[in-house]
Amino acid sequence: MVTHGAERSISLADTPPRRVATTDPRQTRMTETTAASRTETAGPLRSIRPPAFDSARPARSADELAGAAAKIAVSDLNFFYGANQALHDIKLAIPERCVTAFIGPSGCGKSTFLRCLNRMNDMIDDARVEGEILLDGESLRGPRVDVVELRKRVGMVFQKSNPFPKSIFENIAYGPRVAGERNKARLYEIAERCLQHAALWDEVKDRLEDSALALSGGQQQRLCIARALATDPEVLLMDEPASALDPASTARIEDLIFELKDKYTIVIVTHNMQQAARVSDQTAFFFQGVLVEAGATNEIFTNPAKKQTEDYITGRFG
Ligand SMILES: Nc1ncnc2c1ncn2[C@@H]1O[C@H](COP(=O)(O)OP(=O)(O)OP(=O)(O)O)[C@@H](O)[C@H]1O
Repeated sequence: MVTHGAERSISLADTPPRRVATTDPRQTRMTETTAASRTETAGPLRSIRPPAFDSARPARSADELAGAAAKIAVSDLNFFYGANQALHDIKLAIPERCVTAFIGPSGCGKSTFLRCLNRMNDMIDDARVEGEILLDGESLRGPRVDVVELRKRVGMVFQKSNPFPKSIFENIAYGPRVAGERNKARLYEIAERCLQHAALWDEVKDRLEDSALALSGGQQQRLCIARALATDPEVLLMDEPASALDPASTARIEDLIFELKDKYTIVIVTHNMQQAARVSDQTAFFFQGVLVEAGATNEIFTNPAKKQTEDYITGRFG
């Protein structure tokens, strides 16, 4: 699929601060880097309400993140909508089989960055991207990269559930069928496996031929996750997957994210900082198109390196 690897070595010595992954394609372990400048270093947080870390769903520690392979490595990424630059010099590694959350105020570029990771922005007229994004050490941006194949490897779930106006079964079978799977029994096996992974099987197993549109909002979103799993992705991008859901459905999606991370690398955009604290291992804070800080979620929420991060997570702006 990905046809040419980047040869050059990339240094992340300056940003983002704290413990982050290097994006050297020859170096697959996450390593610690330190901010060159901390003129606005934040002190210990006294006023912040403790985030709802969930002891039943422990996040990976900074050491575990440091030891994880970088599934995606981004360096020197700039993104433009026409003349407007939406992302500035982004450098970030996304550790394999971990959950990375993108947080930041509205319009800071979280979704734009997420969409760069499976080239969804290619469809936008007048958009331009510079820099490097490596998936397993190989460029996503090479001219010979098969974008359809890439999006199979890097699947996406959107804010608003968008099931096809077809049966529950057909929603799951669609992707594998496009990929050439014609055997009905095999398609049913895939549907069962994906619906089980998405924690929806028990609720729909007796009505696979019913319309997907008859499901509740929360069920539809889990169906969309099951559909994304049907093409056997390695990475799952989720753009505010629970923002339209009630608290019970949100909790189910969060449980699901926790379960899926054993098998998939997950990147989630969320406005909900408590949600980022509950589900993610690594958090990246964006502000005005700049990646201000990234690191282990426990550290970002209790002892951020940058004052801007502290101000945001303590609710002083955003
Ligand atoms: N299709 C587009 N065409 C032109 N400009 C766009 C487009 N999509 C986003 N932008 C602009 O790019 C900037 C970043 O937007 P983006 O949606 O990535 O931010 P965000 O942090 O995800 O915001 P939100 O949290 O509100 O979803 C904003 O200034 C936005 O207006």
